[in-house]
Amino acid sequence: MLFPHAFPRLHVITDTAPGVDTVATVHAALAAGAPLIQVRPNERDTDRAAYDLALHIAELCARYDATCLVNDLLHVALAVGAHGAHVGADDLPVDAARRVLGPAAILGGTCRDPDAARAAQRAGASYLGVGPAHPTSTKDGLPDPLGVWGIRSVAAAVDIPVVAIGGITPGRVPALLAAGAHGVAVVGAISRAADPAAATRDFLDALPGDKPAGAAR
Ligand SMILES: Cc1ncc(COP(=O)(O)OP(=O)(O)O)c(N)n1
Ligand SMILES: Cc1nc(C(=O)O)sc1CCOP(=O)(O)O
Ligand SMILES: [Mg+2]
Repeated sequence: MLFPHAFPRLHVITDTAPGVDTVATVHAALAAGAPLIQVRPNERDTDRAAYDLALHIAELCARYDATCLVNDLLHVALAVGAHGAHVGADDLPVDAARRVLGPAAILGGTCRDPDAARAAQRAGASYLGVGPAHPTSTKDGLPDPLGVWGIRSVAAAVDIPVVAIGGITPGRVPALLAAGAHGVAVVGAISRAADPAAATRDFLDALPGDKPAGAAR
């Protein structure tokens, strides 16, 4: 599928934590103008459960003219007609993922240092997810936060967009953009906000160019 927009700066990642209404949160973020949703199924989900979630969210994204990516599960990304996928160290390598998805798909790769970033760019990544920028409790087992300096060192090493992830809040966005990040990926600051739509708008206000994609079709 062809990439429909200029590359989005706000990546809203689904949250399957207990107590979160995953689809309702995504819907609120889309209605508030989120330009991209990354479906990140729970690692314990069956393929069928991951497919059902991704299909539902891909359909919502289509209604809002938003980009839909699927984390890790390339077969699910293809099966639901997503625009692309995101892979990291425990997933298929970027070059293999590119062969699976084809040349037109959006493909993100997680990188934490400049050498890995250059390698992912050479291997066919469309963008890089770089983190954790700041401390986060959303994902276990991460290395120490890179900080703004770490984001800057990766962004300086590549030509493709760098999307900072990990502990991102609207107040942290300006320093990350100044460090060369193209955008940010967010879980908790939107999904666990009292008002996910208002939180989405706060991020969009902090990011240049990511204007609301428009009302639902
Ligand atoms: C935009 C973005 N950046 C990084 C990640 C993390 O991917 P990965 O390292 O494969 O970890 P999991 O998300 O699969 O647990 C991401 N998903 N998105
Ligand atoms: C899924 C994920 N990957 C990360 C990485 O650094 O690779 S940080 C992260 C979780 C981000 O969640 P929050 O916005 O709630 O901090
Ligand atoms: Mg992964």
